[in-house]
Amino acid sequence: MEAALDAGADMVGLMFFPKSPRHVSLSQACKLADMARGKAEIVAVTVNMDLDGLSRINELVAPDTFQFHGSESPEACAAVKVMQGTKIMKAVAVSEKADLEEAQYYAIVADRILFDAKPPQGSDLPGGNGVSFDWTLLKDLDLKKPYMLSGGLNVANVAEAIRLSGARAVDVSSAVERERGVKDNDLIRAFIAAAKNA
Ligand SMILES: O=C(O)c1ccccc1NCC(=O)[C@H](O)[C@H](O)COP(=O)(O)O
Repeated sequence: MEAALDAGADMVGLMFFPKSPRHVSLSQACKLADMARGKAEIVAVTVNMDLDGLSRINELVAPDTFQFHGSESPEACAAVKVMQGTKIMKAVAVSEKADLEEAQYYAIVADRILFDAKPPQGSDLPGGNGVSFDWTLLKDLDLKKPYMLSGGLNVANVAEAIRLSGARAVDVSSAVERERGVKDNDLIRAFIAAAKNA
């Protein structure tokens, strides 16, 4: 968290999906969120979590944004936005142009769309798989809401990904880890510098 904030991250993510190697407990999340509050947008990443779980995270961690990375419907996004008073970022999985249509529905209710690659076969994680999709699919996208690009980004490819997709914001997980689930300060700094200089 310190490395990301020092390097100028605009948003930081806290993972609440139990199967993820990046999963944090509520008490860890509270400490990390306190470090970030007022310095970066705090994003709570969840996958098909029920309302009780979301309310508990909201009460204790007070994220700015919930990132929904499962099959949450546009109606569910809208309901959580109103009930919890947070922003909503909806992840949309992409492998071909047709997948972008889904984003238009979510853009009506979500504050931001996160375009991510579809998980590889056999993965039990809907995100954080370190795989990319064809970035040119996003070129000329007309979406009425801000969006971010993610999926397999790293220090070596992020500038090209931004150039080819036209994305103005990017998200990373796997490529700033020294081993699965363990973030690396130097890789975080290098990635943020490369993205900001792109
Ligand atoms: O990262 C995870 O473990 C994860 C698990 C379940 C749902 C979402 C998850 N990550 C969400 C993210 O926003 C990642 O940063 C995004 O998928 C990019 O990951 P990567 O391709 O590893 O850079």
